[in-house]
Amino acid sequence: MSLLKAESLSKRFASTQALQDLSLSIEAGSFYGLLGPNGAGKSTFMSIVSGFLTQDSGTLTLEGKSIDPNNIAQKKKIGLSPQHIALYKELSAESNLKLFGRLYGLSGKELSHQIQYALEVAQLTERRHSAVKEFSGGMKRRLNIAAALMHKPKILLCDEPTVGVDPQSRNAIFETLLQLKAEGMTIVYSTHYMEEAERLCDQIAIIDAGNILRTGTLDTLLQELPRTNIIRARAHSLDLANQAALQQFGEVVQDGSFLQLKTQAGFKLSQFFRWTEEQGLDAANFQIARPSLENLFLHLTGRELRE
Ligand SMILES: Nc1ncnc2c1ncn2[C@@H]1O[C@H](COP(=O)(O)OP(=O)(O)OP(=O)(O)O)[C@@H](O)[C@H]1O
Repeated sequence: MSLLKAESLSKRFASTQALQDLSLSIEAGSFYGLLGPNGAGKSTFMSIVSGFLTQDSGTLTLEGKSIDPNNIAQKKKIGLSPQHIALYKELSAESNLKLFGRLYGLSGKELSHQIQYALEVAQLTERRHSAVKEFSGGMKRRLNIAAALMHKPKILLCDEPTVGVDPQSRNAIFETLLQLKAEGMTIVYSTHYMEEAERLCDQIAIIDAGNILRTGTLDTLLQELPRTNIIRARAHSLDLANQAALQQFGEVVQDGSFLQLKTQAGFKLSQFFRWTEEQGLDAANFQIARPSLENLFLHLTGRELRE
């Protein structure tokens, strides 16, 4: 069942068209990735869903009902962990969570219970009394996510939660989000890191210039790539004759200290490795690039995901 649905959503800021006829449908229980470069419109989309911005045109529904920023019961079903940390630095982790809980009308036992739950999710129970200003970037990020969970939303919007976070904290964030998904929460995750979309998301929407270019699972998206292989080798690992001979397999271009071979139709890896063996070349010198969402973005737009 579609939990959140956008149809032809558009939003303009002065001269910038942030969203242009954006349509997507997010199933309940999915981990939905919004993958796109800076400025693609990811935050604008999340701000509209959470009622901080209003679209110029288009419709947005949650559980089949039009999203209305004045509908409090509906608002409670949506949690936003914004890209910029939205916490009070001088206050402790616990006081921050209390504040967010109260904003959503929680009190008494329910509030205490949710604070405990959110601290556990953020893995910050031990540090509940420390001021946020003493926290590392990763700890702040985890608390920023936990604050969005205080009112037990059905859908969590996570806007680039790993920007400026060390690898260990990044893994802690991934584990937390995967655990929330296992508990049945629907997660919308925006990122410009294709590795994150590939690792976490069961559905991925590729977004660029305010529009969705493609949606699908990782496998279905990658099937769109032309069936060429990219083989790379350090130029100095091949003598000039062999560098020239590479061209029998496809187009060869220099990429820094590497030669990059883009194989032609009918190419067979077995034939290629037979040739390397005949020439006495070490097969370990050749890297075969696996197709990735980065390649797909380049294929669709002619641009790199991170420029
Ligand atoms: N309040 C605003 N006023 C003017 N322009 C804005 C505003 N908010 C966003 N924009 C512009 O709208 C476009 C989409 O921005 P948005 O923040 O939604 O992108 P994003 O995909 O989240 O990227 P980023 O990771 O850089 O935030 C960008 O060109 C941005 O500069």
